[in-house]
Amino acid sequence: MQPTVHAFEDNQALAAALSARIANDLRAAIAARGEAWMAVSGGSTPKRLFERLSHEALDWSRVTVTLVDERWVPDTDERSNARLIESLLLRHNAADAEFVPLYVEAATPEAGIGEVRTRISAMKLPFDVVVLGMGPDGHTASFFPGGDRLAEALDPANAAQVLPMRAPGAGEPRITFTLPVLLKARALYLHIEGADKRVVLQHAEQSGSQLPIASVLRRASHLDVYWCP
Ligand SMILES: O=C(O)[C@H](O)[C@@H](O)[C@H](O)[C@H](O)COP(=O)(O)O
Repeated sequence: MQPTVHAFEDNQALAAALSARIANDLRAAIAARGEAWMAVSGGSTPKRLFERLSHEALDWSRVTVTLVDERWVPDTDERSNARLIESLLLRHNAADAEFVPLYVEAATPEAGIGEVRTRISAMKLPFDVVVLGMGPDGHTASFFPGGDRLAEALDPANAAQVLPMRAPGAGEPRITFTLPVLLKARALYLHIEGADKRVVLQHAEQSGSQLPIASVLRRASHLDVYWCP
């Protein structure tokens, strides 16, 4: 599948366009089904997008937000993606949205995953919107090169919705939605910034690429890439 690439001159223009697009998706989901479900990525790239999105005018009380993946740290930790969402996205108009964290108080993701699965079973999937990010190593969500459960997480036949993941490049242990769940999203976006990430994506587009993001490119039925230098 050839993704549709939307290129912008800077991250302000990108955030404005992607925020407006996501807001439209959420409004359409609410109009069609009375509610909207969205999974977003953490990391450093989406900060401006979250700020922008938090001001979008829509009925946020009908929106549930969760994460594509989470670092296994409490939300008091600076590395917590939940902390990022709470401080930048769930504000202004979006303060009315519900948030479903992927971290629970347990020593490891393996110990906490039962409780996370219970939370997820209450979600009405497929997601209306999924926003992926990508690291310079070609990981997306917590599908890291060398991840201990990478094959399972990418396996189209795997029915698990979330999995723990450990990898040398991941920092702390992670929990991640699996690729089959993310690929079912009604709207699937990849948000990347910087010339280096554009080059990584171009490598992933070559046949035979082993980069985890290449699995998204090969198997997604639709993907919109939002990029700026
Ligand atoms: O928790 C995370 O780390 C993310 O969900 C991850 O998949 C992220 O999207 C990429 O690592 C890009 O991160 P940056 O935006 O910081 O480059």
